[in-house]
Amino acid sequence: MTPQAEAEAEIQLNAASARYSYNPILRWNPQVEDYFIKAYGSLHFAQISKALTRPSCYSCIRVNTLKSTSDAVIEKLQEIMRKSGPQNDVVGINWKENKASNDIDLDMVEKQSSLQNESITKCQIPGLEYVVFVKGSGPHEIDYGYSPDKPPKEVLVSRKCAEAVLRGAQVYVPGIMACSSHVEEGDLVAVSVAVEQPFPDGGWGLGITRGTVLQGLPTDPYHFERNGLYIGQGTTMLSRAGIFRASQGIAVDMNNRVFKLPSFYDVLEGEIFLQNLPSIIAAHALDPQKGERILDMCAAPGGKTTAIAILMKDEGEVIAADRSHNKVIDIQKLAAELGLTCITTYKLDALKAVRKRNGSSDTTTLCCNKDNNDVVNQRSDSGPLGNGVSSTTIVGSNADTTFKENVSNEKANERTYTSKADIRKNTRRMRNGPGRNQSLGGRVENSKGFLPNSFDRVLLDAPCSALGLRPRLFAGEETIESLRNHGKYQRRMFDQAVQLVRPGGVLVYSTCTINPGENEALVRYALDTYKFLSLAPQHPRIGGAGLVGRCEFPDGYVEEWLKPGEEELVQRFDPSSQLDTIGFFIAKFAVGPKDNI
Ligand SMILES: C[S@@+](CC[C@H](N)C(=O)[O-])C[C@H]1O[C@@H](n2cnc3c(N)ncnc32)[C@H](O)[C@@H]1O
Repeated sequence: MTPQAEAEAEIQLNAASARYSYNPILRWNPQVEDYFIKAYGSLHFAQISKALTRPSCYSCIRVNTLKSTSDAVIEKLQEIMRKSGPQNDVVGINWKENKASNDIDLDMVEKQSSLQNESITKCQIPGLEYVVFVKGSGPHEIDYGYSPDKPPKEVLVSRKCAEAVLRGAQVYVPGIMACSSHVEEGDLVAVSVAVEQPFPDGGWGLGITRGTVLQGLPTDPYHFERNGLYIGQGTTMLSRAGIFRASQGIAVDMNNRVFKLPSFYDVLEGEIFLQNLPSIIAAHALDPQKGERILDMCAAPGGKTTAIAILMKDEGEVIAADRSHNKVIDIQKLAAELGLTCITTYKLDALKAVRKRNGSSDTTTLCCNKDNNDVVNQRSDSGPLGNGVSSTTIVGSNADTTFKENVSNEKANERTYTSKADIRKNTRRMRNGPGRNQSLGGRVENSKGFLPNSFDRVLLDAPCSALGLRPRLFAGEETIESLRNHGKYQRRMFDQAVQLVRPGGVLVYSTCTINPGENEALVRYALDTYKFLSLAPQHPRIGGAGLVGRCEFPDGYVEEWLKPGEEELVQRFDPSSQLDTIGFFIAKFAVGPKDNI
């Protein structure tokens, strides 16, 4: 080869190694990006953006202490690992490769570990000994077998599919968007992802038809955009024709991944639950006690509900509500799997969580299928309220919205009135089983809300923009307006939550977003609106400080965050910090006497 040919070959190889790599750049709406840069500074925000494109490099397992211990779980997982061998995917990890030189630094977690240098370690944070970490690794460099005259066979997957694959999933048929021609079952393919691109009209889009043939040439759709967006290599389980004919099933068995993370599918069911560390800490911060009455307002799928119930040793009452029927069923399944009996589930809109005081009982309706209107029973949950708080206690609140909320509750209650004939008909259905048009789903009770001051503690793990979840390959869908709308929705939910906690009780608010407008700004609203609330210290506190100050937007809107002295009372989990968690926020409020407001 001539020196010139050699130089050209080297250039090609360098270009190929940049192309066949994992080095994504997270795209944001420009105004949102400006806002976050104001909040964090450009360097810190760049670090956060980078961290969001990667999964956490360890899995966090919460042990069901009612059934097992951390030591027993560690022993069992190590046994599974020994039996499965280094290449086996029983817990979805190539264990021997954990010590790859480019492992993400887990110093913080490692230092707190009693089993230094092991893949499976017990958390040593006081009070969190029931948490076990399992280490993963990445990003790994993968040789996709590129040669200048023969590019590798390829599969292009959707962003959602790629994000799941980065968390340890396989590539399923519906996730595939395009594929090389002549792909046969058993072929080795390079897997890359199609991420939304800016459209000329200012929006974002994909503009690719499912089934497109990839040639491995610059003329392919998204050829250049996919530089640095290769997530691993796998073996096809179907031919190209099969992939686009089938409607379900695994299409590519991912056997060489950029991130190797353990998956615990079907492993130690009922004994363990895979949960992000900040979520475990949110349940812990609530500090639930045996025998208490606790409300989890937005509970599905039940991760924090079950953590709370276990901390209460399954003694007391945990009410888990969610507005989605099917998600309530998920909570029921999880509670049953973990063997928890103190959890009662309801379908309830958190915006209507406070029941108007027109009686001494919480009225609920029992519902048997997905359709909210299919009420089959109605019952009254009478009985004492937690801590002897009378149902006639006057609610003190200075928020206008509270009054409006109660009025709209009344209307909602009228709308859900069920006639005796309906009840008789539905009771018959219950006895005789579902008719042809009814699904065989679990039973979900509709709640019309709860009486003011009727809970010792309330968790509001609010629906949010989820901009802390990882891995994330695109963030352009959120605009300043949509972020503000999340904030408004959360404040309305908070207005309900605050009424339900008894004086002397506790209210924990959490989100999985990095957006200060849904975090610090909510705390500011809460403290300024409800003078009987104060920020309470949290245990354990391993997250960072909250943001102090304010943000002035170009449209004149001013968002107020924390005041000096408040920042150390909240926990802000930064995805770019050494803890390597999702982005998360926790504020804990002590509820003082409400009557002098
Ligand atoms: C962040 S997730 C909760 C996660 C849950 N706490 C856990 O740890 O498993 C937010 C939940 O709020 C629910 N949700 C959204 N709007 C709601 C509303 N108006 N009322 C009740 N639940 C709502 C969603 O269905 C979703 O399940």
